[in-house]
Amino acid sequence: MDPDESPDSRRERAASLVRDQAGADLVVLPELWPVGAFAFDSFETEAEPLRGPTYEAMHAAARDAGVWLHAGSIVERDPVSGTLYNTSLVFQPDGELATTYRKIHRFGFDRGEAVLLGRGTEPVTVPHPKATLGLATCYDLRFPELFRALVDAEPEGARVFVVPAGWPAKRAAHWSLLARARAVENQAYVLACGTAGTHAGVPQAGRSAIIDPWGEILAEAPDAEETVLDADLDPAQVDKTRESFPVLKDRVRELGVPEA
Ligand SMILES: O=C(O)CCC(=O)C(=O)O
Repeated sequence: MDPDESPDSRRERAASLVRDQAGADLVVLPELWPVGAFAFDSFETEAEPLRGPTYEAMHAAARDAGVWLHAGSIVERDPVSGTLYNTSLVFQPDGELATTYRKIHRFGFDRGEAVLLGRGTEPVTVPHPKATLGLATCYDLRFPELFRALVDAEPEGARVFVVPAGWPAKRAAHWSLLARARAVENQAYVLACGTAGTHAGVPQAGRSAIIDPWGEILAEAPDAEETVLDADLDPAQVDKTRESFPVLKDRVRELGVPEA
């Protein structure tokens, strides 16, 4: 993120990067890239309706590239209540909006997102034809119960977690560790898509990573440079991992209840 770049120019650049990925099954962008995850002072002025300028740019880019696109997130203004949300947009290859996800865990304790944004309530999965996706955003990565809910979702649980983020460099080690932990404990792929550069004076971790259900890193970006990462995922690997090492079956859902 170049702090001097306008949201319109970012949208144009991101759309062009997406168009370059024609042929991919899924393209993922990071959290709040049009405004900057830590640009709290701009949230109010840069808030968009769901079908605002980022939607328009990403809908066209997904359609032109013919890809499923997780377009990262925007500051969305709810048209009825006026409440702002950190909302992810996922597009189908024909450019139609497949789904949205409002970030459930807002970051900042009693500042930033926590006071400026409303809280999402619904875990969201996406029926991508190759594997069901489970959506989470940045700080959500610290809450394993959300990922379990996504694994348990009906009609099919998540097999690939998509986690756009604007994670600060200060806690880069947590980002890498937690992304791998979510992959290992849920035996699912994790696509951890972070930002490099600086958001409103906050240096970003970079280190986007594609992690397999065994916790192996298939591809990882460096700390500080904008990078396009790609990897081949094998959805059958999720079943193979879950069958050969069936820890998910050993979950005890009702703690404190004796064995029947
Ligand atoms: O949990 C963290 O350390 C970073 C989270 C964050 O920056 C966010 O959710 O925007």
